[in-house]
Amino acid sequence: MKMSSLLTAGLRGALYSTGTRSLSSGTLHIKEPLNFWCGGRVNIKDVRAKSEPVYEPATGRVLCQLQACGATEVDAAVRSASAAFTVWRKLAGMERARVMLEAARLIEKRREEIAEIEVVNNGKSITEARLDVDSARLCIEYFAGQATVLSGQHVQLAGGSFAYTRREPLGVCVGIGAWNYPIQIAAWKSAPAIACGNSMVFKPSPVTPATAVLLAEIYSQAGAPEGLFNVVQGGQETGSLLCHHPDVAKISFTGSVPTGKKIMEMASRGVRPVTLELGGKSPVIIFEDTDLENAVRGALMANFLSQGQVCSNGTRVFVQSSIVPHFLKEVVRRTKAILIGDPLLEDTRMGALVSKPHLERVLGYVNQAKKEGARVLCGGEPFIPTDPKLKDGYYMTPCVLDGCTDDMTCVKEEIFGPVMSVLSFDTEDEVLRRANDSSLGLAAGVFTKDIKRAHRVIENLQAGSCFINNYNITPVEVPFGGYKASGIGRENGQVTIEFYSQLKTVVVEMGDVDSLF
Ligand SMILES: NC(=O)c1ccc[n+]([C@@H]2O[C@H](COP(=O)([O-])OP(=O)(O)OC[C@H]3O[C@@H](n4cnc5c(N)ncnc54)[C@H](O)[C@@H]3O)[C@@H](O)[C@H]2O)c1
Ligand SMILES: C[N+](C)(C)CCCC=O
Repeated sequence: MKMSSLLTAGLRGALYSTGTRSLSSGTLHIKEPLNFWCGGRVNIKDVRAKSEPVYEPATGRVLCQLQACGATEVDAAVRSASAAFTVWRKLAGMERARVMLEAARLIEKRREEIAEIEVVNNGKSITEARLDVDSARLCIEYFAGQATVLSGQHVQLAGGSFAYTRREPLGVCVGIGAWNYPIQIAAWKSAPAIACGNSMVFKPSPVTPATAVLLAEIYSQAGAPEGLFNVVQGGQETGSLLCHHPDVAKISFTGSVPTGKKIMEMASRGVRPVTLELGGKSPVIIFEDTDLENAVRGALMANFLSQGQVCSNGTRVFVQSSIVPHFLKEVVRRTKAILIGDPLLEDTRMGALVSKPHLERVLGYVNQAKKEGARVLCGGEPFIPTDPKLKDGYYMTPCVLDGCTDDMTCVKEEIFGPVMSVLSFDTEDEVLRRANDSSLGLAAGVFTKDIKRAHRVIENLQAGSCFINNYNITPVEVPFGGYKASGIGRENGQVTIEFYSQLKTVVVEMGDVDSLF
């Protein structure tokens, strides 16, 4: 199926039947297949295939039933990607870039509808979803540029001989995504992969399957060969089939640490490289000399984007003791003012968490924090919006916890919800030691006006993605990724080319073979 049918009746039926371009919560029914290979959407024919409901977090309504791809479908998708690879790898970087830039243009054109579908399936606010679509587009534009400058080296050797290196693609790459940034993750993985001449089979989270297929259709309409970017739906079993497939050259994974470990194990059997973008429990350190207003804004950005479901969130907020009361007053005032509700409304700043079990898990962490002695300064309760159609949605009030100590569960474990733990500290050495006391190391932030201290503290923090006087800013031009158990490899930035390509060295003899035998 080609782009003319992109978002046709099934997927869009309910939303665009009125002729307007805006969806409202509670109206979308997804009927079209969400798998994509050989250049079109694919229905699973196996009636025995397992099916699971997919929900709209804002209303708790079932959006569709998702059938998991089995071995036959995974194999078909990998074969489709292998066929595309043979064509795509031969193109000049400029030719690949042209397709990618056209894909970026199509994303821009359809920004609103992609963002709306993301909101319906994920629960985040439309304002944030638009930014995610922008990030997907920018990433594809950025790596289109990188495709044009991929190059090797020339090395002069003795006697006029020389060697050169070729930067070559790996082959069929597998992308496996988490549910918190579905379209952004699909783009952050596919853009560097295809820029380098690879093809990809992508598996979104079964919780948020709706938008990856739109990206597949967009690449296809932009002129990519059939099979360049394929989508298979399913959960753990489908993911595991992909990781074990003999024709897969690389696995790029975004998700939790426990799953990341399994991915690495599976990849190791075929000696295949992995990119792992995993969880975090990142520190934000606020010194007393900071511009407090700015630090408060930073702490909110570090904790409440996407209902707190962000890998890089700075959920351990260390505040120097002299400014704790003032900081708490401001942070609580602003947290209470966050407008929670229908994620498709423009004014909403916090939508619904991704699923009911996840909401319960996050609320469980708040209860546990209370039992362990933390004080709830605001939030941490289920929230029911006044609009009756939202009454079964997965909402909660954003929470600020005070009186936290380093040994509390809320300070040690990734909660992945809108829960900020505030800890006080006295000295720089002390806060560095405590901030680094984690097996994770995805991100970290420092707020201070002292420029020397800012750089000194950053140098000593064990984290891959650091911020000074801001937080959660991830321009596609700069690498993103973690230290320690938060991951391996990077996404975005020039360095990512190295994670999606391999170097071939060619030694060229200009004289005769000088044989020892
Ligand atoms: N570092 C980053 O860039 C980043 C970004 C977003 C999310 N995350 C992390 O993701 C986690 C939340 O996402 P989640 O709950 O979807 O994670 P998850 O690990 O449960 O699932 C992630 C993906 O892996 C698949 N999967 C699960 N078991 C598998 C297996 N055995 N083999 C192959 N695939 C398998 C899932 O179906 C899903 O597509 C959080 O820990 C968060 O910090 C990290
Ligand atoms: C763009 N953010 C908000 C930094 C999210 C990066 C991806 C992590 O979940």
